[in-house]
Amino acid sequence: PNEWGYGANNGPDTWHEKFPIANGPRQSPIDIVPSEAQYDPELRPLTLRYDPSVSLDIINNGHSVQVTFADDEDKSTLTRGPVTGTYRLKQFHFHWGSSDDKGSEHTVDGKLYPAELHLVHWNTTYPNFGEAASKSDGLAVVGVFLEIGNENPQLQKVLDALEAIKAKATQTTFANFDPTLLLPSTLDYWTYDGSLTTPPLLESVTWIVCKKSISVSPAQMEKFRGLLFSTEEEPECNMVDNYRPPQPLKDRKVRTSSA
Ligand SMILES: CCN[C@H]1CN(CCOCC)S(=O)(=O)c2sc(S(N)(=O)=O)cc21
Ligand SMILES: [Zn+2]
Repeated sequence: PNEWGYGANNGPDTWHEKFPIANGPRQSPIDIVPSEAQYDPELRPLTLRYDPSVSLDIINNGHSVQVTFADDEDKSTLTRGPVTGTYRLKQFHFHWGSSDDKGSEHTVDGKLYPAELHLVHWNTTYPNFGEAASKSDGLAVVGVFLEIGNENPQLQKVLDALEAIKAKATQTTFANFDPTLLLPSTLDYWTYDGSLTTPPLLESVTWIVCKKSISVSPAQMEKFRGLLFSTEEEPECNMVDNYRPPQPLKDRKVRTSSA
């Protein structure tokens, strides 16, 4: 069947056919315009407390590379920031381009970054991830831009695992990884109400986009591009440009944690 993807025949402009919410009121990503973001003094600092012991495995799911975490206890959590309550880390993954001039999903004043990291958390008010994913306050995703610069040694640990998961539907264990090491030095952020940026495009995400980026070297970007959208049985198709472009802001405001 016509599984969604990022190609000419199954890419973001076709997703509305099976997922009409693609044209909904709170879709992601968006273009962030810092000068129009509203400083909200009630926004608290973002508190991310991650425990490396709950990292499980690294997967090529045919859309991105994803590191999954055991989420049966409050061991890796997101609290404060724009959310109330406790959100548990479920997985992190990336979006990137075929060249260094594109690849991020959110843009800042129209600027695209070569890649974007998403750390996906779910609201423990709900019994599990699947339940949370359909609630308006069910998910919180932290977005971090990757910018071309020095080699990033923490990112390299993820990239070193990629040769074992080159093809779609392959995975390998990935223990004792601390995603804290992938975070920028300060956690100032923009926040707005949005959605998953891939099908099912559920409008259940509180987006928290970090103002500071982390570095990635050109050689490291090439490692992401060595992954495949295709399975071991199919003709090779490089996993690149797995990003949805910015969507209409409609009736939303972007708030900022710092003036
Ligand atoms: C390839 C599928 N990507 C999905 C998979 N999940 C959704 C599963 O729906 C459960 C009913 S998810 O909640 O882990 C998730 S978060 C993001 S993003 N790019 O917006 O951070 C995409 C996705
Ligand atoms: Zn994502």
